[in-house]
Amino acid sequence: MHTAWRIGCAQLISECTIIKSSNIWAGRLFSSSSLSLNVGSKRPLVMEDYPCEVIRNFSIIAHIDHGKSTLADRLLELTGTIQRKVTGGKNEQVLDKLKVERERGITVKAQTASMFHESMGKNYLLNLIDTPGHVDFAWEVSRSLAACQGALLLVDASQGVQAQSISVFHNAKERGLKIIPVLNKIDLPAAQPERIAAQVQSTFGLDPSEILYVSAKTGKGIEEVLDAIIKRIPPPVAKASAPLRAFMFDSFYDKYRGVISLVNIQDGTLQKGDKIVSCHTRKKYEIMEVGLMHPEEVPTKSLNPGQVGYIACNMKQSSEAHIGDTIHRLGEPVEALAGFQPAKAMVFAGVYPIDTSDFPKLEESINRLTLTDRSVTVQRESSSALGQGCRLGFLGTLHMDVFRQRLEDEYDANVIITAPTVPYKVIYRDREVMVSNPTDFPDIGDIGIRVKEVQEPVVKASIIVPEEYFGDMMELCYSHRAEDLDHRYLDSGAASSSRIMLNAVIPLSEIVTDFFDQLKSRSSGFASFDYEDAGYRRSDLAKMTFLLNGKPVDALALIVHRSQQDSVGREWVKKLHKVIPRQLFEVPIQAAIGKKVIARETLKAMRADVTAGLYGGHYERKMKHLENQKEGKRRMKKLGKVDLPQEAFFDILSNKK
Ligand SMILES: Nc1nc2c(ncn2[C@@H]2O[C@H](COP(=O)(O)OP(=O)(O)OP(=O)(O)O)[C@@H](O)[C@H]2O)c(=O)[nH]1
Repeated sequence: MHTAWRIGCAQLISECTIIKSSNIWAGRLFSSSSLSLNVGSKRPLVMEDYPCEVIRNFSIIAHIDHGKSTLADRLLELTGTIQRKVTGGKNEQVLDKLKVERERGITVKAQTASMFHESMGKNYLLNLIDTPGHVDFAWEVSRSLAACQGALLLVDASQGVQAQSISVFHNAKERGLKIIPVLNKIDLPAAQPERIAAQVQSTFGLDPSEILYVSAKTGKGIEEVLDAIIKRIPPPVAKASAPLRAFMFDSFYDKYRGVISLVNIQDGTLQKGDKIVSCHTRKKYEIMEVGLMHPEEVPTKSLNPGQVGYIACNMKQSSEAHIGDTIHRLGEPVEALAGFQPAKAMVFAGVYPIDTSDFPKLEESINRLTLTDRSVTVQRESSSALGQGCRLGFLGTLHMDVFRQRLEDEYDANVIITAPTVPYKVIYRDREVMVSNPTDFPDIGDIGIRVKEVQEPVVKASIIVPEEYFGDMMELCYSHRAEDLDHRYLDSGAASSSRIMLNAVIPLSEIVTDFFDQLKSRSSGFASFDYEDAGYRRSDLAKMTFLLNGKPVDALALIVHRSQQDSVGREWVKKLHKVIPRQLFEVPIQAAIGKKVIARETLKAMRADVTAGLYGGHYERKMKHLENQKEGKRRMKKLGKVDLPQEAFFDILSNKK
């Protein structure tokens, strides 16, 4: 993540004035190290001044776009942690940092920031853990919540409760967090605070008198949010005298110092020079630096019980930092804190360079990027059509798109990404194999003989939609092989435009393609959607291969449900027919399941010399055309006798329509 952001943020921070929010912080911040122990007031930051009772560890949870990052920025401003930065009349966000995050307006990586706030004569240390808002990143939300005692549940007062508001609420509730409901965007003319408050009450069973009404955009009501954090969220419970126990909930890679981990001190204290051990790997490290994220790193002398901050130790590989790991002092072993499930790749795709000789550069870029996003899995693979490449595993399709965009933005890599697949479980008579590459999927003739059965991952999907779109949503679900459908009304006894929550079990492979786009277009953008893992189900699946002139092209193989094989086969051969250039001979394009051809198109032959009979003797024009033809040849792949430009794959695979 953070490399790109860090640079941006460091610049931003070095430009902004840190103003006094308690009697400790004042003066101009030139670099994080100048802040280390003494800022403005000439009084060092003493972490012992912040015992558990003045610490609040909290998170903001919400559906995508309901305003988490904007609210986080207002909190940072109000506490004097940052100054409002306005560019071209627009507020600049501080906690959203990656270029792709800014372009798409979504948060991909969680960020942590500590703030100081004076209330009723006491100085409080408020640790905000920002969470990403998209369903693919639910994993990041879970790990952030594990370091908190409370959460602000932010709901857009014009849109109301959405699918993810519900899933993040349950996630926080299960962890026993104190939840503060906050209705945001009350400045919007379309806001319906009373109606949405009733919805919050009926959906979450929260007391309406606890709801706060704010506008993160204008700053209205933000003071009340700070008060509620202090008054309603319990302080952490941690013992200074107990042996050190630190919970690692995030990590990032710094070019100079190696891995930096974010920790929550559950017991004991941590300071420079301490020797620590990871419960998970048993590896030993020495602490080089500890400090707070303010929101840039600010070194401190120690991190004390209940506090949240960063540690830099001599950890060189980001693979050594296990999220959910517990750290203890060397020679003082402790029981590991209950960690949580590691990220699970659910969508896989092959990534290849457009120009095959660029593979080493591509691989290096991928490796560098995975240092900052460890939820991506990487394995080398090769394809006879596309050459050397990598098979990457992502948390979801948005995650895949974000990764591709980062690869292109930050590393200038032009890539071909194969059609996404999900991990299938192939149960042979004597073993079980997970298959995430269609080429490894058993042939149809083996299923029922060597292979007992094939299972596919399914998810429990929730869709929230205004009543008038209910029929369309049911249809959408059925056309994507949904089962176990049920629904309920969200607004109790509401008059016009009630909203319905629809639940169904849907194969994951059905939602990694165009489900989300269709959901949005069929509901005019009103439906919201979330899903959670629901295990595996037996399924009637087959490998579809595509043949050009009778030769299979491995990079195009797909796994399809048998009920959809004819339509999928027809659609793909049509697409291929459109993008494959004509050859000197006729080329049959076929889709097959096993040996059975299920769809076919024929690409007509073209004439040998593209210039023959043309140009009426214009010699220069003729030469130029022949040159172009030669240049084209250079980038051609020979598949059997067929010449196929790498770009054709790009066209087929990137334009799925
Ligand atoms: N009118 C109005 N707009 C707001 C308010 N709060 C946020 N917005 C706008 O809503 C959009 C989404 O806000 P973000 O803060 O990026 O939302 P988010 O929840 O962080 O979104 P993710 O990062 O994707 O999780 C932005 O265009 C904000 O300017 C508000 O109180 N009033």
